[in-house]
Amino acid sequence: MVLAELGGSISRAIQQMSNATIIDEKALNDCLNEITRALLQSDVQFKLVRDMQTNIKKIVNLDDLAAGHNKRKIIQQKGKPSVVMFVGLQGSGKTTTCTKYAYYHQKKGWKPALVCADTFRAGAFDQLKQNATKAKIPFYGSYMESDPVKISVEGVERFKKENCDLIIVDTSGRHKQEVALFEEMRQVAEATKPDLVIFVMDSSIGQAAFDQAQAFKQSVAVGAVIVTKMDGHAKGGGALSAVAATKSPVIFIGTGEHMDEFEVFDVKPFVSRLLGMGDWSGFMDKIQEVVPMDQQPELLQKLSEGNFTLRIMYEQFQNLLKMGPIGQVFSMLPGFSSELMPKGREKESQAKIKRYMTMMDSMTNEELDSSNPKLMNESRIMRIARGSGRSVRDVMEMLEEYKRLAKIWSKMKGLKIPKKGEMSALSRNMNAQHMSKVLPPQMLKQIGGMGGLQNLMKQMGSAKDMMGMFGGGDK
Ligand SMILES: Nc1nc2c(ncn2[C@@H]2O[C@H](COP(=O)(O)OP(=O)(O)OP(=O)(O)O)[C@@H](O)[C@H]2O)c(=O)[nH]1
Repeated sequence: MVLAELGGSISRAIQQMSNATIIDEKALNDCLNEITRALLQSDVQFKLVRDMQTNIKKIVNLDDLAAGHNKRKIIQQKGKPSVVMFVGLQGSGKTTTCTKYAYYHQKKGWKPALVCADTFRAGAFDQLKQNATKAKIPFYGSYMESDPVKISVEGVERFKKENCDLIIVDTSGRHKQEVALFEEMRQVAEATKPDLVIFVMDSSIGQAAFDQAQAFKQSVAVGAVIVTKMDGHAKGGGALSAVAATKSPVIFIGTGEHMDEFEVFDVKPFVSRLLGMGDWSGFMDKIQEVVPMDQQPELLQKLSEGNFTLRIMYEQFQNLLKMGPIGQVFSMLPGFSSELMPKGREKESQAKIKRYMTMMDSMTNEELDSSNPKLMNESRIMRIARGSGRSVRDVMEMLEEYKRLAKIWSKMKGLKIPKKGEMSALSRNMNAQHMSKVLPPQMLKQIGGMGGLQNLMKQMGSAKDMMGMFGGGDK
């Protein structure tokens, strides 16, 4: 089969599936079988074809996708220009995010363009223009025209003609109550027929996220979420609500005002942040490497009882110092990384740990094995300082560090001890279990309780796979 024929066969197979009303296992299999046949006829190695089939099935896990998710989108072929419409509340960071999204894809080889259909906020066009110019991305908008539908249609048409393959439409910001603006958004969607609608939300909106996201979803077919301002203090728990309300994955997060402060969403650090911990799942996998085999069950047992004693801290310091380039290992242990050991200052941190250990050497067994902070009274602190030749301030600092770590590690309480090979499943369950404790009850209820949360986590975990053409995928 010559190349052109092969291309035709593949396109036909995809087209056939795209025409199917429901994309289910059968539709996907039919399509894959068709492609397989064409590839084999073109003398493509059997193993290669088989691997491709397996990989595609792995990526397109139909069962794992949320009910309302548009499966077609993931399977869609690349090549035709895609229109992506951004919606979100005023000030959510929508305009900034549009440019970041365009810039990100431009670097991946796409040819993006920006259309400013925000005629509501004075200055919106100027802002977009400025950002777009900086990133050398073509833009379209008007100071005179007040009809956002007209502008968006003109913009999309123009960029289609100019062969742009990712046309991004920025719409006016709005509040839930503003019926007129919602109507406007619906009209813009109707006129531009976007392939994807992205809901942009500020990470700090918290519990209000569910209602807001739902209101947007009810007006337009939101297919993905981007959470902004993750560089701030907010933990971003509202993202869970937005995912639940829109049944769409979070695809990116905004981490600053600059163009490149934009990251593909990754569930692990997100969950860790939500819980105020280090990378738990990484930690669960790494604990086997960091902690000597014979100490592992005991350590996990103690942590599951919620007793993070000074002795545990001492033993972990000991393990870590034995490990060689400790920076890497350190970053895996919750709470041990950035604060105790800033990047690039490993030597100083190592010295600090040794100092802490010297002070702990002057402690009694009772002190080391207690998890009662009140035990450390003034006379004990003075004795430890004298015994180790350090100042009272040093001892206090070490105890503060212990308290900080104890607080973080106390979240391990109730942890089920993993059997061999259960690490990642455990970390997933543990995440859901612990998350259910830190989330406000109202939010948990909206998400669908513990079961809903577990599903969400699974869904969020596979968000990377689901991004396809509109996410982080290379072109
Ligand atoms: N720190 C931080 N600031 C951000 C981020 N994303 C956007 N911003 C800032 O948030 C503010 C609002 O962003 P805009 O992009 O103007 O918001 P908008 O949603 O388009 O506003 P409207 O057009 O009024 O709807 C700006 O000052 C941005 O620089 C982010 O990820 N981190």
